[in-house]
Amino acid sequence: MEVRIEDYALIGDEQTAALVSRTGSIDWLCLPRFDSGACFAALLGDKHNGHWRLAPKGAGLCDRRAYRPDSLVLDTEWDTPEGSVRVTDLMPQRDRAPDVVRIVEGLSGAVTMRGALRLRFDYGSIVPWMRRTDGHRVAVAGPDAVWLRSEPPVRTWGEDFCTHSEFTVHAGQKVAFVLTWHPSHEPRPPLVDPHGALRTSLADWQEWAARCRYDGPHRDAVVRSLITLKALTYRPTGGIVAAPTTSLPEQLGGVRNWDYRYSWLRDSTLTLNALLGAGYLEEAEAWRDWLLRAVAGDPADLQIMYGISGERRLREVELPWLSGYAGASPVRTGNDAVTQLQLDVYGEVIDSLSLGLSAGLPEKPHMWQVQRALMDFLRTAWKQPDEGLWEVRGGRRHFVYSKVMAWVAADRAVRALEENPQLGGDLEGWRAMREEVHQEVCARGYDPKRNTFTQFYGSSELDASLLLIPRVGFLPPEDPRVVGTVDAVREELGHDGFVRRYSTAGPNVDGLPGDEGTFLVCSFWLAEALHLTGRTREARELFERSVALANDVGLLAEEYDPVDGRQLGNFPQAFSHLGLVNTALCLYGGKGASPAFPER
Ligand SMILES: OC[C@H]1O[C@H](O[C@H]2O[C@H](CO)[C@@H](O)[C@H](O)[C@H]2O)[C@H](O)[C@@H](O)[C@@H]1O
Repeated sequence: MEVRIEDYALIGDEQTAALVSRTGSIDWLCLPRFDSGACFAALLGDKHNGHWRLAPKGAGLCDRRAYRPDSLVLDTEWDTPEGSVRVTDLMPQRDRAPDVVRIVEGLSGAVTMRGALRLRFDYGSIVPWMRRTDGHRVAVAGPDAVWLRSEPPVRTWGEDFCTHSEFTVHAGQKVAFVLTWHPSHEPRPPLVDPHGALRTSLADWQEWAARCRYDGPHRDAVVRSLITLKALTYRPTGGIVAAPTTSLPEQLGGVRNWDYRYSWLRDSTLTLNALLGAGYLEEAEAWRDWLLRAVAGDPADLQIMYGISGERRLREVELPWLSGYAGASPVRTGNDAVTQLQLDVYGEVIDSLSLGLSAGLPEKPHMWQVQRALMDFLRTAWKQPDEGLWEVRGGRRHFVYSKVMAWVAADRAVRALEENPQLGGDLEGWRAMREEVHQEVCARGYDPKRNTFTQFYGSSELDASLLLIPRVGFLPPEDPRVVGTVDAVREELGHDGFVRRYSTAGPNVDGLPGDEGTFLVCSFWLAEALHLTGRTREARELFERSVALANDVGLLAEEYDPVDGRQLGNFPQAFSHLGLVNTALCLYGGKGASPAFPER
């Protein structure tokens, strides 16, 4: 049975995450961190690459599923001729070791359940040794050990390199499973009480969600997005992954399959803006501290992305034993975009540091030093062509959005220095740079015949990132060039109202074969741009249509294919969810919520 990307739901413990399908199967789980090898990789291959299914005997897709309100605790339910049953999935906050808790609960009648656990370490490639100790099943291979136990104990047997179980639950009866990972050279960590873990997890998530300051329309979707962004945060360091998956394809059967289990400065700064806008200062501060540690050193060495603890080497490799999601290969880990020059990142980082301060984050000793160093580098670097925010692999260009963001960097640095001259810096030099960038973009990045900014200097193509020009304050929304650009992007990159990030039909700017879907964050950007340019009714319509693309549990992948009506790309993706939050804040505000971007 083909499982669509939107058939998955997310559970996690803010150090790693798992995807659970509507068939009751966990098909993706990396242990112990987001970027570790997966022990369940059926998502990118088949069941022999590892999965853990718990479902009524002979059942297919569930009849319903939902998160418990304002939490990351998932309930999946089936109605069978014998009765109804629920499986509750969660990953409790980690004490020493990561656990997956699955509680089976009889709702009516007496339902026969089947369990199948295939552990395959190192991305579905290693079949571990299984043994039985103290009534628990233990799997060991190389550095990894995994324990499975149940309360009450259920009979399990091994067959076909799989741990099977079969048991019956009556109405009101519960059977809880706990799967625990630890380094194989260490003793087993203390046992987790599954029912206590459920209570604590629910209370923690609900307490966190209650702190959301947004109370406008679509609050549920906004809170679900914020919970998802929080779940993508690696709690020990504050690093934020762009998504918990690798290689979910941007085109079914295509090669645009990338590893997103790293912390991009762009995605993370925009996530920080969303968290700040909704009132989550603590998380924003944790990420800012991560940033200051990660970028320490020579600004010329600034990377556009890092590992979740600030690691710098993320070499891209292919995993040929995995056939890919629905056959989309290669499956990759690591990401060669790490070595790219993407000039927009400097503007995003400097902007988010200044936004953090105005939102009330305490100042840190090295913050201004970092910004000065970044500005010193950008003073000359902004003139170079780069790979741009879409991380093209077809060679460097003078991307207009990159230059606009270089202007943002200079603008925020100038403003900071004007307000606090004691900080020290080259005020006149930065002012001159800001002016020079502005003039150059308006002269070389704007096509007066078509009244639109363009993808790169001299290009006749467009780019959805141009929709951000009014948002970042490069030009006021009422400027005819801005209105012309918004209209042109809507016209040329629109598909059924949703927006592609750029055209793949013209010159091969991204250097990749094939096509892709509409890019969800770009549809949110268009909604914002329509609102800023005075078309609020259309903006709200588009926002509502975009929110409606979320799956039954409120999750969004990176892209949407309007032809097949399917989600595409890594899932769930921070970019899409932060787009939803920032656009809701922009369109509806909400009592107490601060704007995602301050007034310029
Ligand atoms: O499409 C080609 C590129 O796709 C990925 O980049 C995209 O995801 C990033 C993380 O969310 C985002 O920051 C970027 O703007 C997107 O284009 C991939 O990571 C790249 O390696 C690939 O070249």
